[in-house]
Amino acid sequence: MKIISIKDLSLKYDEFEVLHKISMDIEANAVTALIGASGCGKSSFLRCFNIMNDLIPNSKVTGNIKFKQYEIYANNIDLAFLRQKIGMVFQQPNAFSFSIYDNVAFGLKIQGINKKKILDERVENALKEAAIWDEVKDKLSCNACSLSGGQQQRICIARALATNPEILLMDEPTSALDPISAAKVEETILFLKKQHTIILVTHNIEQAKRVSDNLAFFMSGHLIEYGVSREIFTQAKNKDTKDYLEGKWS
Ligand SMILES: Nc1ncnc2c1ncn2[C@@H]1O[C@H](COP(=O)(O)OP(=O)(O)OP(=O)(O)O)[C@@H](O)[C@H]1O
Repeated sequence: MKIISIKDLSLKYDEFEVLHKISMDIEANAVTALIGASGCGKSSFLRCFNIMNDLIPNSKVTGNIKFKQYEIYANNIDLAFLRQKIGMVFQQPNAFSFSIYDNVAFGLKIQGINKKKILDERVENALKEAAIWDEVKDKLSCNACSLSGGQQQRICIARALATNPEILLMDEPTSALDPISAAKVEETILFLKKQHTIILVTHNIEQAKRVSDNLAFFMSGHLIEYGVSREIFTQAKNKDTKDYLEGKWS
């Protein structure tokens, strides 16, 4: 079942067009991996889903993205609502320098949820969902920045999950992590797709192979090939996709 539909989406930074008329649907409860060489527009594309490109001066989006019944680029979209429904995890674990508990409760408090019982419950659930509860349950008041990079990244995932988003945008979430921490985050991603839809930017072809259901290959801001990952990995239709997957260029 599709949860997002993208139609003729283009993005310009000043006069420079970074994305050219991208059209694709995103399947619910699946991991969609966005791959392609550095600078092809993957992160810019990801940022379109929660209107993060608006933070970049002189950026301009045309075309549209429909998330369920909501037109994301309609004038009356409520940004707070959108970002609660579409959460984001960044490349560098960006834990805040306060307690683990307060990191995870951050978005909930912004939403005005202040009752301790509700916060306790939501924080615990989010930490469990992000597969880090057992490691931190006895030290929730410790500073999140004292955790390892891999643990911090799962705290950031828990923080994104606490507001119960339907979509989780992940921009190279394991590229700053050691292989063991990266493997834990990958396991978490596979678990999370039962309840959430994940759009993942990755440079790691093997990671895309391990975790993604659908694969989108971008080149110079164009969507070159999109489909079921295992089909593209075994039999890409496009020669550039094939070459990229075979590591002929990166
Ligand atoms: N804030 C910005 N202002 C102007 N141009 C930008 C900005 N951010 C990115 N770009 C340009 O847009 C193009 C796409 O960048 P983007 O970061 O989306 O690519 P990417 O595929 O995610 O790259 P990487 O894999 O290296 O992260 C690049 O040419 C980049 O220089």
